[in-house]
Amino acid sequence: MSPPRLTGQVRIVGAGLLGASIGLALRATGVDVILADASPAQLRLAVDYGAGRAELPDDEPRLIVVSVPPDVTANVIEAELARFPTAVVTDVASVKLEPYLALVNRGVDLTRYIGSHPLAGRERGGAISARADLFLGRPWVICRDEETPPEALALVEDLALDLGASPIEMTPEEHDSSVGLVSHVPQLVASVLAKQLVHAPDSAVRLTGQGLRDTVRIASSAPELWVQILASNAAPVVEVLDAFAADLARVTDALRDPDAAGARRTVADAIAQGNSGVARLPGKHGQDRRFETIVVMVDDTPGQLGKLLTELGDIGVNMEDLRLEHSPGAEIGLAEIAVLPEVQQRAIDDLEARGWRIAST
Ligand SMILES: NC(=O)C1=CN([C@@H]2O[C@H](COP(=O)(O)OP(=O)(O)OC[C@H]3O[C@@H](n4cnc5c(N)ncnc54)[C@H](O)[C@@H]3O)[C@@H](O)[C@H]2O)C=CC1
Ligand SMILES: O=C(O)C(=O)Cc1ccc(O)cc1
Repeated sequence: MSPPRLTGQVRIVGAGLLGASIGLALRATGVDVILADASPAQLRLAVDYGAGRAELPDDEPRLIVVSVPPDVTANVIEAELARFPTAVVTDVASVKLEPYLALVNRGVDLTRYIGSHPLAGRERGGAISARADLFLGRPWVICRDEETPPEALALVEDLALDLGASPIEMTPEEHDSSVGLVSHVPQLVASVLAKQLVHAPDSAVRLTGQGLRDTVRIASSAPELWVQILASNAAPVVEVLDAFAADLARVTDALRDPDAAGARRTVADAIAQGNSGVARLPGKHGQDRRFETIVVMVDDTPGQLGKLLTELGDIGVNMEDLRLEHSPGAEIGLAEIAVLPEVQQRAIDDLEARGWRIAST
């Protein structure tokens, strides 16, 4: 690993999921992390988790990371710029234009402010869900403007790089229309699809396979945060939703009379165009580029999964992630194991030599 770029003090305001995750990752590189939160209980929890320490009167942070909900982001940025007149201030809010314009309209000097947004998160907020590895391999958008001093920009880039993320420069407008498509509309689509399950009979829900699970994972997200994100980025979200609704209406109409001329072509085109869209996602199968996967068949008998994990340890393979696919009543489960690309082939060879059946890679 390359040596950390950021040194000294970093102050994080908002010690929830994002703030505590950034704190945990920076603490691991030796940074003196100062945490602040409007909720004393959240602050205590984040400190207990090792994400940083509470503030002291003579703290002099070089960099301040505002990680509070979108609706209070502009207020907190303004207050931090005023309270620490030499620090660079960034924020991680999921929308970039609205807080920026609010600050511009108030006449705040934004020379030391650079908006940013790591494209990394989890369904549940709070310090309790924080993870130091949340940002590994993820894009981290940075919205500088012409007035941004290079050394201020460098501090925010160093933050992203030290956390294992990839900094990407964009304007706030470019950012908001991009995340409307890749983050905000997917959240709504997942939520609305999952809503169809609410009154579905148990007998139907019991048949759920991996497809539905993959499609609705983010439907567990918190309404409090998402209502703010969606309302703050309404125009770009509506543009994507209109296109989505029109496509959905076309397929729905075709299926009202599947034997009508052209109907099957319409359905086939929708599926084929989806193939083309998903092929554009970065990484294999649109998944994380950092890891390769090995799918191992696991007999549905007690202790088999434990045995597999122990044997992975015995052959010296570190498991980066684990996903289980198992349908009720099936005699076989599938353990999808993520490993570093350089150990994938050896892991397959050694597991096969020990009698494990590899379903796919
Ligand atoms: N949850 C996610 O997956 C992602 C969230 N974000 C952005 O990160 C920001 C924080 O989100 P989360 O960490 O998920 O939320 P969270 O709810 O886990 O944490 C927010 C924290 O801010 C504190 N807070 C609220 N108002 C405050 C104020 N005025 N001063 C000080 N502290 C205050 C809360 O007590 C809470 O501890 C949001 O702007 C969100 O859009 C960005 C990427 C992913
Ligand atoms: O869980 C996922 O895949 C996400 O996309 C999480 C997420 C939520 C909000 C953001 O602003 C950024 C990322």
